[in-house]
Amino acid sequence: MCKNINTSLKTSTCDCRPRWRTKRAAPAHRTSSISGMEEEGARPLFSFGVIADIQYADIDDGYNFVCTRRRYYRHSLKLLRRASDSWKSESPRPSFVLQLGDIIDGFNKKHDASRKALDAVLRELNNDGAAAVHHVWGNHEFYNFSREELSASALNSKGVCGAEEGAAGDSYWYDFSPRSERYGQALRLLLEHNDNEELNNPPGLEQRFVKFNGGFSQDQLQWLDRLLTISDEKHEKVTIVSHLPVHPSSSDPICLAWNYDEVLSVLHSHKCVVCFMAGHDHDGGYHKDFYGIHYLTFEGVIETPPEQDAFGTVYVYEDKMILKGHGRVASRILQYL
Ligand SMILES: Nc1ccn([C@@H]2O[C@H](COP(=O)(O)OP(=O)(O)OC[C@H](O)CO)[C@@H](O)[C@H]2O)c(=O)n1
Repeated sequence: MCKNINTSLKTSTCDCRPRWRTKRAAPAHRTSSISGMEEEGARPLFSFGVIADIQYADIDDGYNFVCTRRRYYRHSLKLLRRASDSWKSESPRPSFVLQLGDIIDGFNKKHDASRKALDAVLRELNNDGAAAVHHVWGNHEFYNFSREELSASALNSKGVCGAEEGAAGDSYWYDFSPRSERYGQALRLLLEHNDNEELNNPPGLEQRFVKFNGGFSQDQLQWLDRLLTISDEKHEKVTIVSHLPVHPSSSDPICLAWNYDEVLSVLHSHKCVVCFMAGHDHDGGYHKDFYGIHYLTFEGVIETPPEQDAFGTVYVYEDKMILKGHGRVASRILQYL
């Protein structure tokens, strides 16, 4: 749902100067047990897989911009294979997989390898009859492809496993190509809050106003509000997926959507929302707010060492969801109010 503005790539070399403050030290709250899954006795209604920030590139390991985290560009494909194999081994298999954005890294563009890298990742995801995949577009999608290319690609999940046409179509309606009106709006907003020459350097207090983030337009917020109103009326339970996190307690401040507060206002005005899933912050995070909404930020594959994993399977029940995490992703019981 959430899209990021396009930006040019910097070089792969890292001079290790601290360019912005790094993230919080305290780990997110973790639920220590998923015993509810066994105690429940009932079978889940359905399950789905979740994976975030694969950022595959056929290049040697590197680092994030501020050189605080190693990035395992090539290994990310192997971690995806392990996730895919795990989902395939489950019985019953997950109904679908959520890919939360940044499926390939922006460095592919520099190496003219965007299409090849995407094909390699999709081969793993679609491996031998695996579950259908819903793709979210993150900032790295826009480093690699134009909006038109994305819409025409397999990353357009319109129609995947029963998605409603309108909803799926709307979810990709954002045009952040440099020439677009929306790009201009986004850039003006960014410049109002960030006066650094390098717009990926965060301003003092409002760290999220950097170029690799983005925001939700009024159109998108109204669209979300409309859909949630319908879900309220139908007494549905809604999980929203986005590349960018929206709750400050579920993410490093530098990774938050610019207007996260406006998104939270919409979520809080509806009783149907039970969960908000995001990626982008590779360290992950979790928070349950006063309204009982669970904000899950999934740990990124790209910064997960080769011997570890970073994916999950969510089992959906009438009264809760149970996340069975693998490797860096913690298992949690997500009880509805
Ligand atoms: N080695 C690198 C890595 C990145 N950059 C540039 O830095 C900007 C932001 O990095 P990006 O890779 O887009 O960030 P992610 O979306 O992967 O992660 C966001 C949070 O940091 C997660 O914690 C961008 O302009 C890159 O090109 C670089 O120059 N050198």
